[in-house]
Amino acid sequence: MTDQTTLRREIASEQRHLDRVYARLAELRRSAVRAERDGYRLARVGNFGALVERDAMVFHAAQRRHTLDAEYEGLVFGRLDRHDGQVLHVGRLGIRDTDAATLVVDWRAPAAAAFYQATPAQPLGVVRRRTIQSRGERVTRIEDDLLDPAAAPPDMAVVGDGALLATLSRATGRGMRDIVATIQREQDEAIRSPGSGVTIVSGGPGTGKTAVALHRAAYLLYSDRSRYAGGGILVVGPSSVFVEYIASVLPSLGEDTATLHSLGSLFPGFTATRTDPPEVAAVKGSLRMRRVLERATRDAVPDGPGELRLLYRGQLLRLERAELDAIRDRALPRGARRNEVRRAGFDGVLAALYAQARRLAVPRLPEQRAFEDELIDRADFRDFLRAWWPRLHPRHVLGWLARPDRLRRYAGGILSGAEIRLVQQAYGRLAVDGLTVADVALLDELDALLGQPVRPARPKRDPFRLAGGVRELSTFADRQRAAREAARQRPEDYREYAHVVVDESQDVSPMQWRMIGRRGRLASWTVVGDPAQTAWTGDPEELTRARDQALGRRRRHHFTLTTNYRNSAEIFAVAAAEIRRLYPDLPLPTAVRSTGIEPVRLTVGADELSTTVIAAASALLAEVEGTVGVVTPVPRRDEVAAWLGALGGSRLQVVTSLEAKGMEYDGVVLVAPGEIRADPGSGIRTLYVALSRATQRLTTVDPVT
Ligand SMILES: Nc1ncnc2c1ncn2[C@@H]1O[C@H](COP(=O)(O)OP(=O)(O)OP(=O)(O)O)[C@@H](O)[C@H]1O
Repeated sequence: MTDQTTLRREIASEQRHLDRVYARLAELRRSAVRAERDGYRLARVGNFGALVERDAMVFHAAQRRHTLDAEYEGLVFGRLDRHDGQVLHVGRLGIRDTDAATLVVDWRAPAAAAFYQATPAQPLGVVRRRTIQSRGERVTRIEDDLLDPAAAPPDMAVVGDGALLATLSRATGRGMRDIVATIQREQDEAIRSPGSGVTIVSGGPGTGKTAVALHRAAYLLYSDRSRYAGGGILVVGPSSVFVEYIASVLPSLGEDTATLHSLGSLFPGFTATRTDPPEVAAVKGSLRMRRVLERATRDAVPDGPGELRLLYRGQLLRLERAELDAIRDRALPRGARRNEVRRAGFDGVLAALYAQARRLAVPRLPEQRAFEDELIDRADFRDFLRAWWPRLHPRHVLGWLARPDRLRRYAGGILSGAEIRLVQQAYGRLAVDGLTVADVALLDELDALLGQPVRPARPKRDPFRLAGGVRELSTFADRQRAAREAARQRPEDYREYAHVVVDESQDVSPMQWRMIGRRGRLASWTVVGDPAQTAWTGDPEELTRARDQALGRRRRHHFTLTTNYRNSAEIFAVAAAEIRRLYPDLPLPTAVRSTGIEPVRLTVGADELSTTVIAAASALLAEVEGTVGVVTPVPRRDEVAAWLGALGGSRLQVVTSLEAKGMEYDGVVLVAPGEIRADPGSGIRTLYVALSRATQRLTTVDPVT
């Protein structure tokens, strides 16, 4: 226990430093605003040099002001006292005093690495590490770790009982929080791993894989901004619920240039949230689907014209279905993209018609070119071509799979009879239910197979048009700014990312790896996941192959995280017992925090399930400060959501066991765990995920059958 006088004295000393930092911050902000204003004034001078100078000035000043505002809260969070007496404060931003003395070191700078990496075993020259918490401009709490007692001067105070545990016991908000002040050594090593190649981070539930992946994105943007902000960083997560949950982390670190997507929203124009049962997802996600889709893209359009009949100069010209099919086949050699070789198909039809007209000795038959021009001018002929070989959108072709005869034809010899029946059932209500997450990867594959339909040209962005539609004859800087803005608003189908982060990678199917791979051909990667949490029930060898293909031959750096920061030890023990049924020898993380509160297990009659779930959720809302998640088997989600209505407002969320992936709540009510476990494919692994979502309280409610 630290004595209160020492604590007050230490807090007061940090407060003095914080006061200097915020005074300097205010000064920097004022000068940024001034620079922006002066920049605009410079423009009046009118010569080219002045304009360029103004541009640079205005742009940097505005950006600086934005950063200073974004990093205001919790600006300084750490302090290192080193052997040589040097003191370094670590924060969200690097700040220097007027005499260039360092007031704060940016957490991503090499000098700050010791804050995360020093341990008592390897103090790296650090005697005392201090974590500082503040609200607004006031220091609220400090926590010290004495890393090298032998080197500590006799008057060095050590206060608090550990920043990490203090942070972990705080309630969870609706979104994930940044962990910048308490990143642990093994996490820091993964965060700072080289920018090139593939960084693979594995570890059990709650070990901070997601937190590491996001902080790594922020680190990369800091270490090589032009590369990563220019090319862009893509972060892919499993579901839209999850993406919403993590969306605030990067902005809280002052980074808003990364693009976040769920697996269901990677294909432009569609956002799928519905999931297939695991056995269907296994078929739709299999690489064999590529061959099924390839066959589909070569087929005739359903309900398209079966033949062509054309009256030409009194003579009937005819092309039968077989001839039309043969023309299409010739125009579409293997590997060609149907939308891109339409012209070859049209030429084939024209050539066949001309040959026929000659055979039939049509009177006054002109040269072939003139004949073709004549036909092309005819509306009925153009209508035929459009109907016979339309520009196809992937959505059209995927729809063909909903026709049982077509599906059998495309999948015959590739999928088994049972698999075909599964897919057929799944697509039975495609028009009503819409796409599932697994379908989105199929759309993307079809897009690659079909080629881009020619899109209507977008009006070009006018670099002189400023926000609010004001057109100003402007300068290089305005254009620069417009260009940067354009980089931020990348086209929807942008595919040249400089870095791709894949979270919950254990659930990415082979077809989804292909989809993500297309967006990272030139990228370096961060891939995080936990195989023990996968819901994938398809071929594991195929999965490895698809993943290897997406990641290419880049060098791989492996990291394993071993501490569970999320669950109380009591809650994780229940989850661990579950996964041990399947993998008795699996190394599991250690949960660092104990609450002394055991999870509650309820078994009730089926008719009492709804009242029990409502009561359990209400109890948890009263017991925890933060969020409550009600996790259900997939088929029960809507029913349970209806029971709970608006209970808890934004503090309560109902999610399926699949949507729960990556999520975190202070309290969890798990509905019908037995039903989740009963799935023969991935039941236990999915239950393991569901049981490891809670930080404080867990109640399971099982109906007896
Ligand atoms: N160093 C840390 N300091 C404070 N909190 C941390 C730290 N590392 C992780 N956490 C917290 O632990 C929780 C779990 O982290 P995260 O969601 O990143 O784990 P995960 O490994 O992705 O879990 P899962 O595999 O179960 O999805 C989060 O609340 C995160 O903020």
